[in-house]
Amino acid sequence: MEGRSKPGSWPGATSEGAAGEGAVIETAALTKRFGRQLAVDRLDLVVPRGSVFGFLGPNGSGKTTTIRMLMGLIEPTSGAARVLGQEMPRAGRRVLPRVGALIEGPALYGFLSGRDNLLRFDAADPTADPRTRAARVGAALERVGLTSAAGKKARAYSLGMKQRLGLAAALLRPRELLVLDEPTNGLDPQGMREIRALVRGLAAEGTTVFLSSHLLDEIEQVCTHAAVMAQGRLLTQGTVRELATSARARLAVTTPDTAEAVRVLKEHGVHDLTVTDDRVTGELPPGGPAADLADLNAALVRADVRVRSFGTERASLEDAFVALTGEGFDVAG
Ligand SMILES: Nc1ncnc2c1ncn2[C@@H]1O[C@H](COP(=O)(O)OP(=O)(O)OP(=O)(O)O)[C@@H](O)[C@H]1O
Repeated sequence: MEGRSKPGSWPGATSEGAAGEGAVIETAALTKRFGRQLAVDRLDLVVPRGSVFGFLGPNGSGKTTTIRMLMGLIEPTSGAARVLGQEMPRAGRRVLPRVGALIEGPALYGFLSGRDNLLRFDAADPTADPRTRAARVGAALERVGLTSAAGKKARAYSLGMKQRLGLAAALLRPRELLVLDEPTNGLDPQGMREIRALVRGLAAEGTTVFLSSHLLDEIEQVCTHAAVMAQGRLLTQGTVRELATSARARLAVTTPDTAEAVRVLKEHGVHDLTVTDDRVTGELPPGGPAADLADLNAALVRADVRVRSFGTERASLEDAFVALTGEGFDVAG
């Protein structure tokens, strides 16, 4: 699960040379320094083909800098990156037409309609056949659900509509890989749902999607795989299921007698106890969980703690993150 390897070597490298056959993105000790600031620190990332890969980390953890290196927008200070099997930024001209990217919001002309924006994007692509342009743009608008708003000026679009128009621009030609930097940032819940549904649809068609986010639940909802960044460093990567189960399940007790419950649970080795309203949660001691739970419940009842509910919660990605970093996740960023 852990993506570390010898600095400068490909994480999945074999004696035959090429790393991770099924990987669409691979980096080896990828590093970016801005003056004294180490923005990305020896990153070894492997993004499997066909995955929806969540690149997770709080603001400032190096996600955008990594994406900009992957897309050949900035040069790494050291280390290497391969996208679709080719070295970046060297192979950019060959690789980038196969990659759709939405980085830091789409560049739209507000005075043009959604449709005219897409016509312009399409016209800027020298390989796009002008005879089929209108059909391509129509299909892209349909795809992101903007057909009925296609004639409206882009400046009148909501943020979610602008993001969808940006995605439509990225989807004017078939792509093997989509790279989306915080695609739901600033969107309302409805806008978020729309983007997530689109991402799922694209993944179902076989497009690999690499998306950055600082929202744990977003990653849990749409991603198959994830990597967790903090302060420029990769903490872990793997399937979302692996990451979530790597964190131990927590005990949760609902009771009006929270103080007494905390005392009893502490005595029985439950640690990291937190109380929110009438809910006490804590980390179970290592050992046979089934027997422990029955004993714990009996101990609470003996101490006259009135228990409304008692059980374990599935560990979330957030628990995994807290366990990895020893700190909470700053979702407000
Ligand atoms: N052009 C730059 N010059 C100097 N420092 C930079 C530059 N770009 C990024 N940094 C610094 O590098 C670190 C990582 O930034 P980066 O934008 O990659 O993080 P991020 O995880 O994408 O966060 P955010 O979600 O806020 O964009 C930050 O400390 C940032 O201040």
